[in-house]
Amino acid sequence: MTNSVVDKLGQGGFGGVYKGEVPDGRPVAVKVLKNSRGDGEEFVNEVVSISSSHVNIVTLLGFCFERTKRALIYEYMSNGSLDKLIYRQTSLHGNHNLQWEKLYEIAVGIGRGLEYLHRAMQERRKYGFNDRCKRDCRVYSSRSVLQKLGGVSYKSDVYSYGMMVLEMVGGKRNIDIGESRSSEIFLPNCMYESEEVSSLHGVITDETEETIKKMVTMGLWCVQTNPLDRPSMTKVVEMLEGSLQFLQSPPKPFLYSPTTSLETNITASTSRACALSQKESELGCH
Ligand SMILES: Nc1ncnc2c1ncn2[C@@H]1O[C@H](COP(=O)(O)OP(=O)(O)OP(=O)(O)O)[C@@H](O)[C@H]1O
Repeated sequence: MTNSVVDKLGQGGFGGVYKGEVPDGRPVAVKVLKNSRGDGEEFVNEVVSISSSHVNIVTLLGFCFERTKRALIYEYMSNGSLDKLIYRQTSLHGNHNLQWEKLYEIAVGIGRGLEYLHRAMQERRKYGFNDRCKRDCRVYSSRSVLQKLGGVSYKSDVYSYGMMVLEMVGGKRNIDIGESRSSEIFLPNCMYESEEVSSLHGVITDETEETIKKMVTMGLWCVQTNPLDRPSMTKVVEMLEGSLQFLQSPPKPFLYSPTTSLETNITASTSRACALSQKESELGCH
């Protein structure tokens, strides 16, 4: 698979991720999948569905499939995980102009990557699979993949993406899994105490304020209770890249309005988003 596997880089929902090296010396990240059961059909489906080429998507270099041992080999991302960057600020004030611009750039990049993946999956579904795949990868017709393509997982992705952007704006996790690993909600209201938020005025430019408002408005659309109210990733990217004046306020339960003050909106909307998130996780919606 690789010459060697050295350090553990992290732990994801599907297994541990280790740093390794391929024969030409390139570092790689090896995701060793746990619970590798079944005949491998689903695994190969997943591999094919994630082997996309896009500037905002980490490149899958290969995979290992040997009975119950399964692993995915990705290009190594030396800057590490986004959470190290976005959760470190202790205050909104800490986000000066440059950081906000960078956060926005990152949000747009991830949005474009996800949009690309969703579009690629939809096109595969619409136009079927190319000849080579029809010949070599019959596993494509698996029902589980088609169910995934049905839309439910798209809207879950949109929810997760929106929550992530709200967390990027807030600089803290909306769900605190650090201590108890429970679904306890971390209410970030304290971050938006009026004193702290008012201190943003004069510190950020109007343009930056508009950027933040776009991220919050878009994020709140994404975490709507009803998945049908959530936008597609194509719409999400449009919302982020378009002008704030064309953004509509999310429907109830959010009373957010892009035209009212930033601090009022952030305070109100993040606590509602958190409450909603808790409700959704209790109901097992995501
Ligand atoms: N390509 C990579 N390069 C460097 N580090 C990586 C890479 N992929 C993952 N990691 C590290 O391993 C950790 C776990 O990644 P992983 O993708 O398994 O978890 P995840 O993002 O929670 O996704 P999931 O639960 O859906 O598998 C990441 O947080 C990151 O620190």
